[in-house]
Amino acid sequence: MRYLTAGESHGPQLTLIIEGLPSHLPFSKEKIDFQLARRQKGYGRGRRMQIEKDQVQILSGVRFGETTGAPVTLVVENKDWTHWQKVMSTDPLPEEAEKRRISRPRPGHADLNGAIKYDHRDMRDVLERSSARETTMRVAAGAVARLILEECGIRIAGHVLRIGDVEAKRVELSWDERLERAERSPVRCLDPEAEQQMMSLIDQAKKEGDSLGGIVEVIVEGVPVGLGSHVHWDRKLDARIAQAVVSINAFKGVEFGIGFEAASRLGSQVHDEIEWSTEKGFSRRTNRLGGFEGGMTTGEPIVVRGVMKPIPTLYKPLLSVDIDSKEPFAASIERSDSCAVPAACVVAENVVAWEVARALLEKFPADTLSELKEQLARYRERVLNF
Ligand SMILES: Cc1cc2nc3c(=O)[nH]c(=O)nc-3n(C[C@H](O)[C@H](O)[C@H](O)COP(=O)(O)O)c2cc1C
Ligand SMILES: C=C(O[C@@H]1CC(C(=O)O)=C[C@@H](OP(=O)(O)O)[C@H]1O)C(=O)O
Repeated sequence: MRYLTAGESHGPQLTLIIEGLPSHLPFSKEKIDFQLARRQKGYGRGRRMQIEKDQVQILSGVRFGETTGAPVTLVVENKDWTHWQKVMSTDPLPEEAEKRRISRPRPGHADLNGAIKYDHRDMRDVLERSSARETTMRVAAGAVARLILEECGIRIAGHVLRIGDVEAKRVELSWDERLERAERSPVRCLDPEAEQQMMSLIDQAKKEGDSLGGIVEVIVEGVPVGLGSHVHWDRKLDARIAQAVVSINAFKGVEFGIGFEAASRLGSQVHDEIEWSTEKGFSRRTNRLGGFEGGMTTGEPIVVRGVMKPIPTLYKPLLSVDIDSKEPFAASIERSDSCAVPAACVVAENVVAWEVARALLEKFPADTLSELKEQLARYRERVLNF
């Protein structure tokens, strides 16, 4: 399974082509739109999210509510495009574009590196594609992957652990309570006390023209043992998930289970002891390693966290240099979010969903959904009797 996305932030639309989906997968536009709507929410986002109402149009690969096995094309309209048609024109250099040229790169964004690399004097040619608007289509791809996972009894949840210096307390909740509470929280946080503090912190940062980052956690339950492989570096599923998470705009790091804390603990306090019972087969007494050993799933839940740096665009801009005059200037200000950690949490859930579904289809190659489910059921049986 693979996909490509295309589209500029203020262009007419975003496009996604997915190839390699099994046929006869019940295809729900509602479920994809639901994930897109989740990504648009979150305390701390800017005005753009009030303009957009992300919904997919299905252009290929689906007929009468099911995949056919052909590539699936999905598009999402950028409603804001109507305000940007001249600036984003595909015609040769209209006057309007010159007036709106961006020549003062924002520290922390892709502006300067992209402009130098692709030789652009207008940094809009970089920011249009480096914008996290593109994560809309990665969420759409993940939402399609979730349709497969759901059929295979695999479920995913995410929540925000930290915004700035406010850390959520760990709370013991059932799966459904966790989903419900994260969904209800404006910052996708499970701890109500931290939630209030996070929101005040965002208000304060916004008032001061500053921005905030944070930490999100994604949990995947119901994965069979043995997705991914130890035999070659690019087949290790934890490594692929790490790439998927760090590829989300502004994500700077990733950890599994107890993560970086493993460095300061003794081995006896890190590795997960092995148990066996007739009902469960092999399992672990703990899940400190977050569901991975040797690049393969252990069958315990995958627990992965990602860290997001604060948003680079500041209404109180940092110092930059104008690329024309080479004089020092305040960086340019584009309309911006002040905190996008809750939205990024939804992106993280969905990029992880994609990688798990891809690994599932590598282990159980299938042209049809029933071929996939039959192989998985046989494998689960074999694992139980191992
Ligand atoms: C959901 C989401 C929304 C974002 N919104 C903004 C924004 O409004 N303004 C901004 O400057 N950066 C925003 N970012 C971060 C930039 O896209 C990101 O920092 C930039 O592409 C440079 O990439 P890097 O930070 O990974 O190096 C957002 C990121 C995500 C995931
Ligand atoms: C459009 C989205 O996020 C955008 C991501 C983004 C950036 O620089 O990454 C900058 C802002 O763009 P704009 O200036 O158009 O408001 C965000 O709104 C989105 O998430 O759908």
